[in-house]
Amino acid sequence: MEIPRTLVLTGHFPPEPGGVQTFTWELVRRLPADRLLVVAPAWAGAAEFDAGLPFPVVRRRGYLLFRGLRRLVARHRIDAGWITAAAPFAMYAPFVRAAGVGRLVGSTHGQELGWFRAAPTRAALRAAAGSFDALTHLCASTLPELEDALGGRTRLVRLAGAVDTGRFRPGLDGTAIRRRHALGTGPVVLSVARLVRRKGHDTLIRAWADVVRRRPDARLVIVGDGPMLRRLTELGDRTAPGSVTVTGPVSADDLPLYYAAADVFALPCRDDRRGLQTEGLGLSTLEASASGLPVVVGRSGGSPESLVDGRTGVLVDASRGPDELALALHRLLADPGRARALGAAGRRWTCAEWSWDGAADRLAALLRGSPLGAHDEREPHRPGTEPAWDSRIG
Ligand SMILES: Nc1nc2c(ncn2[C@@H]2O[C@H](COP(=O)(O)OP(=O)(O)O[C@H]3O[C@H](CO)[C@@H](O)[C@H](O)[C@@H]3O)[C@@H](O)[C@H]2O)c(=O)[nH]1
Repeated sequence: MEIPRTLVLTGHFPPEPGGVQTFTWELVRRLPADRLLVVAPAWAGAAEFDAGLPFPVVRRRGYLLFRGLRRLVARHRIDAGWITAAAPFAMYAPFVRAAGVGRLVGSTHGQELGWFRAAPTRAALRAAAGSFDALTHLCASTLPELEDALGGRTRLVRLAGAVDTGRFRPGLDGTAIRRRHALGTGPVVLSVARLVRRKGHDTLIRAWADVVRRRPDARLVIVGDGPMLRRLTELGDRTAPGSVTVTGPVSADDLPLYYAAADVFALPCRDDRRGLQTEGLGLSTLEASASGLPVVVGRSGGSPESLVDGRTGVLVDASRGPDELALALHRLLADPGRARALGAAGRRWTCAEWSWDGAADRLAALLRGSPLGAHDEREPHRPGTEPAWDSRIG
């Protein structure tokens, strides 16, 4: 895979967990290491993490705009740039250009929709968009709004995340996780996400009070870190005492085992702050499907494209309260055969449709300025809609 010498400017990079971090990491590690320079924020444990990487990472404290950019670009003979999250880092695009970077690609993750829905940030993003050769987007369903907001200022190309189906797979042993959190032998519902409001964990815990009334042996496990950690822990203790575990952050090694310990995955995301916060796609939903779990997902932004409603899981509207979610969870727990069938279809679907290698090839082509081939930007790939897909999912 050929790429020009590329500067990756990112505000989201491991070991910090999160969706843009996963997206950036899974793509960067597939690009030719000798052509890369990554500029990322400082983070606890970053020095140990970076020491094992085959490409250099420059860590910066706070925001990434810095005086040495021009020098760095010259010293590493950088030809191309990738700004991994347009909100807010698109603002750097004119400076990156001015530092001598010839070709520039930026990626959007759903948050940009919120930026476009408010006048000041909309103007700022529109102004910066012209500095990119291409901006990437995640989903077919959110493309029209993005196109409209950008008004043709740059080319829009689909580049969605994917899932590592070797790391997340059925058949792993979740016993140690069940023991660690004293989950017993009943069904476990799992949620994995940064703990921010739009992920809908509060609605999940409220729904859980209803679920556990009918299934007292069921347990809810919420994995992740974020500003809602304490509130959710308290809400769980108050609403459904003894049946909700909020773990806080877990290690990358343990994460697949949490999926293995579970029977159902739930991410009842919803638009928040009057549409200023919206879901881009949902990588943890893909991880759950790859692990063979049925998924229950809330409708927000591109989230409907992270499952096949009725085939790999159930799409709910979590913005109207917990009832629809509680019913979907209850039905899955009451019918393990159906739950297993949805999970198995999810596994086949993610293996057939969601490949990081394919995404990395697309990114490499964008950085080179080569044609993209099969799926061009005006006809975005719509997972699950190809005629061939039905036979692959079985
Ligand atoms: N190891 C570990 N990983 C975690 C933890 N909590 C979350 N993660 C990981 O963090 C990622 C969460 O990604 P998303 O579910 O996609 O949500 P996001 O952080 O809001 O990401 C944003 O960008 C994504 C990439 O484009 C979008 O898919 C997503 O919708 C959203 O816009 C997943 O890979 C999940 O496994 C944790 O405690 N530990």
